Amino acid sequence: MKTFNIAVIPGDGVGQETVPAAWRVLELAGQLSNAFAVRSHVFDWSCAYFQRHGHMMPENGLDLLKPFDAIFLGAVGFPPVPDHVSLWGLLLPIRRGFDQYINLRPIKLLRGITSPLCGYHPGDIDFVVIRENTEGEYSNSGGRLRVGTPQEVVVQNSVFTRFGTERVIRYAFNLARASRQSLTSATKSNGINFSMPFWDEVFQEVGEEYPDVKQVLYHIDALAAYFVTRPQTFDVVVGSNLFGDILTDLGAAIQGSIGIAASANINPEGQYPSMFEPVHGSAPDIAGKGLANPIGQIWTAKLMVDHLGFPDVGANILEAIERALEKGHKTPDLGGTDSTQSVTEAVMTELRHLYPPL
Ligand SMILES: NC(=O)c1ccc[n+]([C@@H]2O[C@H](COP(=O)([O-])OP(=O)(O)OC[C@H]3O[C@@H](n4cnc5c(N)ncnc54)[C@H](O)[C@@H]3O)[C@@H](O)[C@H]2O)c1
Ligand SMILES: O=C(O)C[C@@H](O)C(=O)O
Ligand SMILES: [K+]
Ligand SMILES: [Mn+2]
Repeated sequence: MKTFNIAVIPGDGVGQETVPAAWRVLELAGQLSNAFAVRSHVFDWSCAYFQRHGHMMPENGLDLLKPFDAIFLGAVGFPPVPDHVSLWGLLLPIRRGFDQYINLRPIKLLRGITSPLCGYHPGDIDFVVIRENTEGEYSNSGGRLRVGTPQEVVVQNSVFTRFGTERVIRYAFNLARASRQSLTSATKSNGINFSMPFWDEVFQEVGEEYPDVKQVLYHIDALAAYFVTRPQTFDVVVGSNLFGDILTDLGAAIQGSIGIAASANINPEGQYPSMFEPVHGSAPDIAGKGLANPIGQIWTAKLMVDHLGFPDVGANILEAIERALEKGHKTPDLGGTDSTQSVTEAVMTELRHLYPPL
């Protein structure tokens, strides 16, 4: 039986609660299935670490993470550390340094959950957003001059490379082809007149290799509305870094709560470890109260299990989540009265039922 070495970074706020909770489910899934074991190495990199050391992680942080089979992270960012300092000190250097150019975020209406959109039932909404994860609007290019004066000048560049655009679009096409479904591209080539016409050209060029995949192009503003008015029509959606970021909080909302949304930062070539973290952040408004929904983190663990090569076990984790939800185990963000702990226990109980003793 293989033992996986996982770098665990709970990070800030509710990450401190959701990561240990989901880790219990992950360990149990490995034990019950007899498929794998996990060994954790916990790193305390966070805003609290920043306040002690002046940086979010040590200078050789990526070297320390490189040998691990995967990275399991909670959330990054907490006052009083400015959000751009915490994000660019920890999360974004890992995504970019480990070339995790695919950010895969499933949007699915689970059994036991009522969408805020009327008339949708579990299974009606089921698609995946592929977010470009290393460049675009998040390119760390720009600067500020004459800060704080009336003559202040601020430049923030978006950098789109042909290589980077092609590879994320190709990944999305392959995913759509594997399920014989459509691919929707998020664009804004009317207003954003250099990068987005380029994005569309690449989408069309790569698309010529996939005549079997239905190809749809929407401006991001219209697409945002369609997420609300006809979410059942989407299979795979591909977007730039910022568009994918915004669309996936919207996607989380239509599937019931940001607290259940999962995400995988993938380096498809396996040259570097991939990183698994929920879509949500540190939720300072509810942190430390035992109210955080652990399901986003547990579903994220399922994505990690899939990635490590055990999709059957991953499927059972999701099944256990849905059974627990159907029985009404919900934290306040889903309208329930459960705690982080009791939802986690409920998922573990359902998981045990899926693996009857020999
Ligand atoms: N990938 C990440 O680590 C990540 C993602 C988003 C935001 N952030 C950071 O997190 C901090 C807070 O950002 P924000 O408020 O914009 O976004 P957020 O996702 O932390 O919170 C948005 C809302 O969702 C709720 N929420 C989030 N997670 C929840 C959970 N597990 N259960 C129940 N409710 C949950 C919060 O209570 C809040 O009302 C900032 O520092 C931000 O930079 C980090
Ligand atoms: O990528 C970001 O901007 C951070 C966070 O909002 C996320 O979606 O992971
Ligand atoms: K997160
Ligand atoms: Mn986001």
